[in-house]
Amino acid sequence: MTGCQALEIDGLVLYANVISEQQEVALVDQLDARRWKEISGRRVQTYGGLPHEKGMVEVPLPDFLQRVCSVLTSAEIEGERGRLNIFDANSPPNHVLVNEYQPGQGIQHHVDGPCYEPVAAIISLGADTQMTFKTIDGKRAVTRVDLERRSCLVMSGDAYVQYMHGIEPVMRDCVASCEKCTSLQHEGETNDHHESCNECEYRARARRVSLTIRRAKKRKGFGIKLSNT
Ligand SMILES: O=C(O)CCC(=O)C(=O)O
Ligand SMILES: [Fe+2]
Repeated sequence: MTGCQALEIDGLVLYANVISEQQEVALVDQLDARRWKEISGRRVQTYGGLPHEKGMVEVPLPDFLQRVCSVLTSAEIEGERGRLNIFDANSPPNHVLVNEYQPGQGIQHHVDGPCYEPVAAIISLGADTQMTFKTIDGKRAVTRVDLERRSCLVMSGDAYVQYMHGIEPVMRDCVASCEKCTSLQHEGETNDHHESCNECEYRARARRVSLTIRRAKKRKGFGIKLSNT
């Protein structure tokens, strides 16, 4: 595992290499052996249940996803190694949304919303991509983050509630802006030059699979509420 990088927005942190190359291949193989659901513009798989504002009825995660989730969850036993502290052992993740993007596909800017506890961890598999963060009104791009394969991007705090995130549906990402584009960005222009400028340096998109790991709010039991009075 290598270091983590705090990004421009409060609560936005990128961890590099949270899994090995072998784990990456094995995970994609395991997912490809399962059923993908076509939705508009990409394919998905959903594990853990149906998130709902009133809470989710939990369906246990398959073992291979549970193992990934435990890497992100603080150790229950002192001395357990190789764990990140993104989720607390007392409230571990219970939901994994798997997204598959082919080159040219993306996800519209959105907030993850109130069905989940306000922490999302996104593990990238198979290829790098770029995620952009916009102000909540969707008008201004604030930052672009390079999501390298095998990295984990964590959004909490402001990054979860104050900004929208999304992936442009493009065939290549700008990885080094030319001077002109850089100055436009500094002036607050959006990053519309993704595919258009001949001076910038680009990286071609390839098939990417991502795991969005969260804790969906749990459905409260139907038990009798005990009063303190
Ligand atoms: O695939 C990604 O990196 C983003 C997914 C996402 O934003 C989501 O599942 O809510
Ligand atoms: Fe999201």
